[in-house]
Amino acid sequence: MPSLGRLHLITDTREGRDPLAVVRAALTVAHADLVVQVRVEDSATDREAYDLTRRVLALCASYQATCLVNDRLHVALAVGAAGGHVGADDLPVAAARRVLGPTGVLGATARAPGPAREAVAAGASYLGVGPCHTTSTKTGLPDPIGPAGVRAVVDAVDVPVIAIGGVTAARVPALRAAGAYGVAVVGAVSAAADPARATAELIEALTC
Ligand SMILES: Cc1ncc(COP(=O)(O)OP(=O)(O)O)c(N)n1
Ligand SMILES: Cc1nc(C(=O)O)sc1CCOP(=O)(O)O
Ligand SMILES: [Mg+2]
Repeated sequence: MPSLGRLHLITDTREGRDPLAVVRAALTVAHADLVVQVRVEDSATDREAYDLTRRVLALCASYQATCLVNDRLHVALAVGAAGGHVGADDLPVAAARRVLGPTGVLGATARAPGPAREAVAAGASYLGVGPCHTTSTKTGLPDPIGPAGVRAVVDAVDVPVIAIGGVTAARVPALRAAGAYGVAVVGAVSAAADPARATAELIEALTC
């Protein structure tokens, strides 16, 4: 399996957003270092998810970047994406691994060491760990775990930990110091006035 990119851009498909323009801008800067996770609203149809993912995958292919699909693993398989990401409301990790097969990239959400160990034992290839900080992108999350919470998970597992939730370039150094392999962002790029520049700042922070 090729090494995992350190910057994960999760699409923002809420009303008024332009996810393809944001992905295009980020790819022009991050190239193969970028992982794009296609995340659609729960209300989106499978056809909408499929159409968006096909277009994102085509953009990613031009830069040898990795495309993953959130929740809907059948969409990932249908388009030929590299894999997917599951959390507590999705397929269990072991079932997701069976769906994706032994070589698919499989991310799992874990917020504490115990569930993190279980997810890895069940076949997760990386963990999304958070929320690290307060986020306005998703509601209903537990309190932020901060860099210390990330460190606790990093110390418990031997797969890459991707920190998520309120991540900005300024917050990357503390997360990296806590052992995070990389970060996942929505707002830091999608809500930026200049998504390409925001991507460059995140890449710079991740490579320092
Ligand atoms: C990298 C990464 N980490 C965590 C999540 C959250 O996944 P999940 O808990 O399944 O929540 P939804 O994104 O499905 O609302 C993620 N998507 N990516
Ligand atoms: C989709 C998602 N999952 C989270 C989790 O902690 O599981 S936080 C999050 C949203 C992250 O968006 P932003 O970078 O704008 O804070
Ligand atoms: Mg999910």
